[in-house]
This record gives sequence, structure tokens and C-alpha cells, in this order.
Amino acid sequence: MIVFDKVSKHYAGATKAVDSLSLEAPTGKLTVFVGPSGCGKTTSLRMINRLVTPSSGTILLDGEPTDRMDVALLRRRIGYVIQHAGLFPHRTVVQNIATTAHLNGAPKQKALRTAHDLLERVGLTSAFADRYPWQLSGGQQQRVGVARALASDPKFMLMDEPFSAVDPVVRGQLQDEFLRLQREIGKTIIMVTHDIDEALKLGDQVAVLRTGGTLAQIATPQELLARPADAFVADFIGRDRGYRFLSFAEFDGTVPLSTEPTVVLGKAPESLRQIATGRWILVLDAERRPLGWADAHGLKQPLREGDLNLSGTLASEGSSLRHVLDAALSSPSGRGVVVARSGEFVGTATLSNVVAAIERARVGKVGVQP
Ligand SMILES: Nc1ncnc2c1ncn2[C@@H]1O[C@H](COP(=O)(O)OP(=O)(O)OP(=O)(O)O)[C@@H](O)[C@H]1O
Repeated sequence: MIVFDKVSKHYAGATKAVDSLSLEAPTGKLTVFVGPSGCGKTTSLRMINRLVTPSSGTILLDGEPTDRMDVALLRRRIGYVIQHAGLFPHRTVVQNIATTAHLNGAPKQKALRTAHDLLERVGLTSAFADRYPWQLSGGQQQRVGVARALASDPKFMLMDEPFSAVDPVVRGQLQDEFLRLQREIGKTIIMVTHDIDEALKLGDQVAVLRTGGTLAQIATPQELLARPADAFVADFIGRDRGYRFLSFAEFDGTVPLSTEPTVVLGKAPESLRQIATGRWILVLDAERRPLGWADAHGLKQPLREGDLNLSGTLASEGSSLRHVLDAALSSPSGRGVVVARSGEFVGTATLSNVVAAIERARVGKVGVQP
């Protein structure tokens, strides 16, 4: 656990960067610091590994005050990932990663083996091992930055805007991969971002800071969305908070699924019309994976791939009410297609059943009364 106990930072001649910050970042969880530009996020992060010295207050790592620790040993216990990855430009990818392990006492050969393993874990193949940072895309550099921070197997990780230097699509991929990785490794992480969507997606808890370096609210994403502490937090979280709540509500067991008549490609128009319960009929492949919807009334010849309407998204079991709502809204039949994790068709969810489940979730969530 990382604890801030009334930590402040005043720079000479400047206003307070951080003002009496007290919070706990629990072991194995990801805590995100979010807030407007200049609110003291980076300063707070850098006080943990003592790149910045607090003016007052104490930071504790697993109960031990950091100001009493040897600074080199302290930094070895903490992985540090920064924007633009900050890789050594004259070292190859694998050397960049191995450096951290080597600095922490691993013999060179072992450090290199670790580096190759980590490369795979962050989604890069060994083909990247001997490239230099300038031969990588921004997203690939960020992955190497994460691998380098993990190379000493630190218990704690500090991440300062780790995914901000890449385009939104790559950023989304990096976030998803990082969430998967964190589920495996369970590090105690503090991440800084100015992007509230990133904070809500990644954080087990989110600390919203306001200008002047004070804590406006610390809570789980669900609580922040349901019960912003004041107008500043509500405004910072943004307009879509009612809708965003759906991302955190699982639909398994809350939305009844209907059985659905299905067909395979090659079926004659007459047999489609016999089976279909309305205009649209769901088409599956031989492994019972959905291919799309077919218009049973409009079909003139045996069903071909080109006849399929592909507009519907799929919701997989274990995903959120937001996904199943999207599946229902985007489906030409109005029935959202639900698949198992294997991709096999499970059933459909009608829009009215999804909306009823949303209403139950809304009533059941923190602080909302019918
Ligand atoms: N070395 C310094 N000397 C003087 N003032 C500083 C120094 N570093 C930061 N500050 C000031 O402290 C405040 C907090 O800065 P900090 O970088 O922690 O904010 P931030 O929330 O991370 O901002 P951003 O999102 O823009 O990166 C700002 O007003 C900044 O100008």
C-alpha cells in the first residue's frame, strides 16, 4: 500500500502545487490521479520516488516512511513509466528492458532472458528485440516502457500519462492490454492522466485533484459516476456520466435471453420465411458463431454472404450492460446478439429487456432512488 499523509509541496515563489494530500493506494490495485492541467498530479507522483521532495507530510510504502529510505533502494522497488516511454535511444529494445533487471542485480544473461519474456507479455514479438527505439511506433515504444518498468518485478509502479502520446485507437488497445496484464501481475499502481475516460476505464479507484493540489474526491469509478462529491467533480467527469455507468454494470443474469431461430448460408428463401418469427433471421456459421442478420422477406435466391446485414454488434457473456444495449440498438431486428466467450451464439436480448435491466441497475446503484 502507498499512503499519502498530509503531503504538501510548495515551490519557491509559486502557489501550492500539492496541498495536504491524504489518501491510500491499496496493494494490488490501480489508483488513478486525474484532474485539470497544473493540479499537481505529476508532482504528487514524483514525490513517491523522491524525484521531488515533499515540503511537509509523509509518504509511506507498506507502512515505511519513504524519507527514511535509501533513495536508490527506494527507486529500485518502484517501476516508473513516463510519457513518450523515455527509452535509452542508443540501446536496443531488449537492452533497454534488460538494463532495469541488471541494475537490480540480475546477471546479464538472466536479465536478457527476462527482457525477452517481458517483450512477449506486453504484446511484442522477438522480432522487435534488436530494434532501436526510433525504429518503433509510439505505441510500441510505450509497450517497451512498460516492459522496462516491469523488468525488476517491482511491487509498486508509477505511471505518468503512459498512453497519452499515441492516437486514440492505439491508446485503447494499450489500455486493454494493460488491464489484462494487471489482472495477472496485480501490482500496486498509481497512474496519472488528464483523461477522465482513461481514469474511469483503468482505475480501481480514482482520485480527482483540483487546481491548488487538493483532493476533491477519491472513489471507485462507479461511485464517482453515481455520486460526484461536488459541482467541480461532476463537471470534470462530464456529461455522459449517466450512460457511462452502464459500462460497470454486468448484464449476466440481469437480462433474460431469448432463444432465436437461426439458419446457415445456402438456405432457400422459402425455408427462411417459414422459420423466421419476423422480418429478420439470424445467420450462424457451422460452429454456431453469428455471421449477421438476413432479411427473410426480401430474399430471392438461396442465402449468400452478400445478403447479410452486418450492422449489429455482439455482446459477449461477462461484458457490460453498455455492450448489450449497444448490441440491441445496432441490431436490425432490435434484438441484441449475445455470444459465449468462445464466440458461440447463446441467445438474444430484446431492447425492452435491456432497458428494464438498466432501470433495475439504476435503482440499485449507489445513492440513486427510484
Ligand atoms: N519545478 C517547479 N518549479 C516551480 N513550479 C513548479 C515546478 N514543477 C511544477 N510546478 C508547478 O506546480 C503545479 C503542479 O504541477 P504538476 O506538473 O504537478 O501538475 P500536473 O497536474 O501534473 O499538470 P499537467 O496535467 O499539465 O501535466 C503547476 O502550477 C506547476 O506550474
